[in-house]
Amino acid sequence: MITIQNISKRFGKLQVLDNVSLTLNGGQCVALIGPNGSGKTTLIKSILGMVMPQSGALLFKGNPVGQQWEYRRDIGYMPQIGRYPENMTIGQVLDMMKDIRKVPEAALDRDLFDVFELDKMLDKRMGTLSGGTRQKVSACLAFMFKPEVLILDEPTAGLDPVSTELLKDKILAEKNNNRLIIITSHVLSDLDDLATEVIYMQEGRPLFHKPLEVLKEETGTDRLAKAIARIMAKQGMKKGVTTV
Ligand SMILES: Nc1ncnc2c1ncn2[C@@H]1O[C@H](COP(=O)(O)OP(=O)(O)OP(=O)(O)O)[C@@H](O)[C@H]1O
Repeated sequence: MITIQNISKRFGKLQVLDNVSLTLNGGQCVALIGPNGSGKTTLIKSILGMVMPQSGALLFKGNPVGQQWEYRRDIGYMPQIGRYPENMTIGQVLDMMKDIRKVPEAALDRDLFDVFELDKMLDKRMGTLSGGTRQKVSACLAFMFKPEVLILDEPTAGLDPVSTELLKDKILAEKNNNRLIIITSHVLSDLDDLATEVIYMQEGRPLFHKPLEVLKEETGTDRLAKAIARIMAKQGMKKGVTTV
């Protein structure tokens, strides 16, 4: 569904994405992981057209996107930190988005709106919301228009454990609906139940892109965190670095 071909991005002298090529398909839940500053958010923003790479191409359903932005209607994005007009209420933000997208009420996905009980908070102003409630609004908006692709940047950050499980259930349901889901998270245990594929970014490149099952088999463990720790330890040994 999404093909990234040789994308490179520099900010000044800093090479943030270095000739990245990836293919991502419907029905996959892709865990995009890696250390701070390895280029995960920049990669996501390149897919969304929010960052313009210096070179490379992005194909959506086989078509190069070029300067055409229509494809973005098919992507739901949950940013790391959702920014909204602080004086607007939750209800006004949701209505504004519905107006812009012009999707009839009956065609909307209300699952997260219902399970997060946002109807009880419609009059609350965005500027007064807790971090977790802001995340719930962002999650609700990302799924509301039934996009074919969902890009979720640290979706569980700030969510309480019950809300985290509710969101994970929704992510799994949409994966089973043949959507493509891309998730970044530093909470690797959250990804264990969700991911079908793992992309590990390091210094602007995918160090590997593999099905989670293959990764677990190769490393002889059933937890993503342990698998990553084993790979990093091996890498450290190759470079002569001591790991603790
Ligand atoms: N607009 C920008 N201008 C200059 N540098 C930037 C910009 N956006 C990102 N960077 C730099 O690019 C590098 C990669 O950042 P990015 O946010 O993609 O990393 P990340 O892997 O998502 O990190 P994290 O895990 O901390 O969210 C960082 O060194 C960051 O400071």
